[in-house]
Amino acid sequence: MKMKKTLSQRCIGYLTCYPGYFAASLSSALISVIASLLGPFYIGRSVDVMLGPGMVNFDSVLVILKLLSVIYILNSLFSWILTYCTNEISYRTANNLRHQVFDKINKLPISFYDHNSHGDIVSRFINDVDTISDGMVQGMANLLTGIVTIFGAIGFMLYISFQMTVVVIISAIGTYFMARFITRKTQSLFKAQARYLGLLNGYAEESIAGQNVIKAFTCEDRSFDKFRSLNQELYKKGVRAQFFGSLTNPSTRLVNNITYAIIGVSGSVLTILGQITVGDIASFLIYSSLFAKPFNDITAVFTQLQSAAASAKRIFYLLDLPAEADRPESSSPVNFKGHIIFEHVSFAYDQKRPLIQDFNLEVTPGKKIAIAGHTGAGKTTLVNLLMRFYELNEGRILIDGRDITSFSRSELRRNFGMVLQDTWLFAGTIRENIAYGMPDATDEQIIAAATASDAHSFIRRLPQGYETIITDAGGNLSQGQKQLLTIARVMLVDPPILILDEATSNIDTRTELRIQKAFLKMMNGRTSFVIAHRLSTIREADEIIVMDQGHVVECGTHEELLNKDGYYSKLYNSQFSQENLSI
Ligand SMILES: Nc1ncnc2c1ncn2[C@@H]1O[C@H](COP(=O)(O)OP(=O)(O)OP(=O)(O)O)[C@@H](O)[C@H]1O
Repeated sequence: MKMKKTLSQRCIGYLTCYPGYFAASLSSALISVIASLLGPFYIGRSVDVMLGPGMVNFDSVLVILKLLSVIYILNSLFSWILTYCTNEISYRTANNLRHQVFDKINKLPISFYDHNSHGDIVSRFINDVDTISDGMVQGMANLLTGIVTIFGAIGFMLYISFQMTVVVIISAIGTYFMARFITRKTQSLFKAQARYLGLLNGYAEESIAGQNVIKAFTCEDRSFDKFRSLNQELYKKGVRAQFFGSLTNPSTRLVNNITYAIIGVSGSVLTILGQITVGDIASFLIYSSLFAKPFNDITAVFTQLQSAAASAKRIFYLLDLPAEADRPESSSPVNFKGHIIFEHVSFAYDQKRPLIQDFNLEVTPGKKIAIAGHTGAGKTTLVNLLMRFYELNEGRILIDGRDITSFSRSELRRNFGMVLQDTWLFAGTIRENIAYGMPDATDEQIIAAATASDAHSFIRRLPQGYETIITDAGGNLSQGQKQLLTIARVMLVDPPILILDEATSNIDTRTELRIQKAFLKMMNGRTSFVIAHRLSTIREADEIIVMDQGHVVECGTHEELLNKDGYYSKLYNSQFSQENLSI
């Protein structure tokens, strides 16, 4: 049975992903530490050969000086190699983690995004990854050199004086427990700090995206108050974490300084008794400081490691989420004709609140289906199910006689073209945005798609034409222009099935007519589902599905349904009778 790895095992696993750099870090750490430990020994010897006026052995001093030069050059050189290698590991680990997290984000089901704030996800793979790579790698390097220094220094100190070594070790144990007490306290505070950072990120992102709504409702003050309260919490948690974290160094230094004083006094006594030399005291003082330094560093590093551990937990949570299971792609391309059957389909986002129940529908290839209904009736949900953004609870959806779950999601989705109200354009040129679904499209194909969607004329008038850079998700284009571009994008891919969610607002009448024309042209000969907000679409549809609370309540052409004088007729009179009035 595969044992679950602990947090530290997983972190170490990332560090050892680069065996060359890892081995180089270990050996350079070892060499630089050994060099730093040899230095004080020879410093002590140099003191012993310079005992007073006229008592200086210059030959020995010269030899020792040469040795010390080599030792400290080696120390500096390998410290630099260590820093270089740990930086490499740090950046590569961050790169690797971001790669994995982004890959996972693309493989998570859409439902994940329903329950997690976007800002928090972003915070995980920007801030948390940085904290891990800095904290873990630098922390581990310090830990490593620290441990070697501690054991090496103990060896040299024991060689000089057993009694004084005992004093240093007792003081170190005291320092360790004191530091541990403080760092334990800070651990939970760092966790809370990371959590609030995520919340703040989420809120800031949400507020920036919704600036026009915030302003329209004059909610700037309320929005600011919420931001201030989250920011204040983050500040409090951060300050408390830093306060406790910052106690570690001064308190350990205090203990160390007391220890130096004891060494000074006891060393002098031992020298008078003839047990050690004056040079030994000099060496011992340096060793005790070398010995104490990693304790000071390690305690500071603990803080770094702990915040790295808190971030690692958040990252691993994301990485451990199960990816959406999928089938492998078929060997030959799948091209649908567009015959779609919903068979006893049931679905609920929340199992306690049933939504679509026993839904049945057959759509023959090339038919235009308008989906109408009050807000919340389940129109978008139907589309979500068709695209397999969510899985059915019961029943099945067949396309050309095959269950949609028998295709890989990409195979299925490649056969659909989707134009949503929420136009998604990315930072790049207009050409790149149109070619999103077919990156190797030729200029002719792109212009043909833009012409067919009636976008060509406005693109041509832009100073940079197809090379115009779209900034800020299309902030430099009108809503209608953005929609025409998304239609061109679908036109280029030329899929057999279409899903169109008509824009309800933000479009002037002329642009709307152009979009309508583009929609109609695109739907020609394709099985199309249109979430209808317009009278013209409703009239053009081969069949209108009227939904209410997840059920199809009526079905038929516009005339048939009006003649029935039922649900549709009421809906129509309240929503569609005034041309272009949106739902
Ligand atoms: N991701 C989701 N998680 C939970 N519930 C959801 C989710 N999306 C929609 N719902 C709920 O499912 C119901 C149907 O929503 P749906 O978006 O399908 O309605 P709609 O007919 O498309 O509405 P509209 O015309 O307003 O877009 C609503 O009650 C809605 O609150």
